[in-house]
Amino acid sequence: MSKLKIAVQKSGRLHDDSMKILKEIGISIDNGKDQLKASARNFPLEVFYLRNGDIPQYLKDGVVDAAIIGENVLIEKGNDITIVERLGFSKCKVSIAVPKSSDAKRLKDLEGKRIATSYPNTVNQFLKKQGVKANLHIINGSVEIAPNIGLADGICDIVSSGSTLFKNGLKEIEVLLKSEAVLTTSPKISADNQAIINKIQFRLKSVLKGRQSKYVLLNAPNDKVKNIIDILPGMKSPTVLPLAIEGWSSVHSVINKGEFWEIIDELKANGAESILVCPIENMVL
Ligand SMILES: Nc1ncnc2c1ncn2[C@@H]1O[C@H](COP(=O)(O)OP(=O)(O)OP(=O)(O)O)[C@@H](O)[C@H]1O
Ligand SMILES: O=P(O)(O)OC[C@H]1O[C@H](OP(=O)(O)OP(=O)(O)O)[C@H](O)[C@@H]1O
Ligand SMILES: [Mg+2]
Repeated sequence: MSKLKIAVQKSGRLHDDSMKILKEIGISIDNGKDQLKASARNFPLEVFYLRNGDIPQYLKDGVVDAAIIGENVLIEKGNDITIVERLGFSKCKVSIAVPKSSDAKRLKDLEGKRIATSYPNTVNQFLKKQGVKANLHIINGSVEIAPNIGLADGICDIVSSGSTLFKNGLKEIEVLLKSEAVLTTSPKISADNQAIINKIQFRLKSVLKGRQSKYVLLNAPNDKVKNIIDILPGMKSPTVLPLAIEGWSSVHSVINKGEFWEIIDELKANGAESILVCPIENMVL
């Protein structure tokens, strides 16, 4: 039977959340952080622990069939690789930043200047698009220090909270792209392994949808139920069940996590009592 080879970052920002999401879709992998390879116990899957930056090449060569990888690295190194699913973690930006004292306000203002980065293809693509010529200094780490040591006039690197920029006296002037962890496949994936990826994708969708939603249960007097149903969207329509006490009902529904507090306030204002809100593990639509 065919086994899907999936690459996961060996250690770093993506590792823990990648392993967590595989676990949440019901795949048990013996902990293999110090190994290069581990097999799933209950799914036709082999995990290869690799460096994030090396994964696009392994995908291109068909050494692995799939990977969980930072989208920014894919943009930098893996143009013809398909994104199967965006996974919603390791969200960050790839941005241009300059010293706080600099007059530069956008990428165009770095014409003829030096930009330090670990993402030369990404920067070159944007320079070309905007018709700007700049000199790139490719460095592999601690990019934010480059302007302070006189190596560059600006940088292009990952920004998340912005605290690394702040600590180094830099300001963001242009966001080149937004990134998150993604599930990708090799252009050389076989039909059998594509069928395994389809199974994984189906499970991921249900976990990701569940993460975005909450299950709400509440009690309300029967004469308020109509108003409450109008507030609650539900998957098809809310469930209404009679309570043991005369004249009262229990209403159950699924709501979007983002709208959660507004909806709770509205429910209370419309007579809902004893509101319970529970997380949803999976949602199969
Ligand atoms: N500060 C951050 N906040 C959120 N996501 C980040 C942050 N830094 C990096 N990432 C995302 O996580 C990915 C992995 O980053 P990490 O720093 O762990 O490894 P790396 O230096 O790209 O990799 P490797 O050594 O594995 O080749 C990045 O490609 C990016 O998508
Ligand atoms: O905006 P912030 O929240 O400060 O995050 C941005 C920083 O995070 C990443 O570095 P990381 O901590 O992964 O270290 P690394 O350079 O060793 O990869 C990235 O290279 C930035 O330096
Ligand atoms: Mg890093």
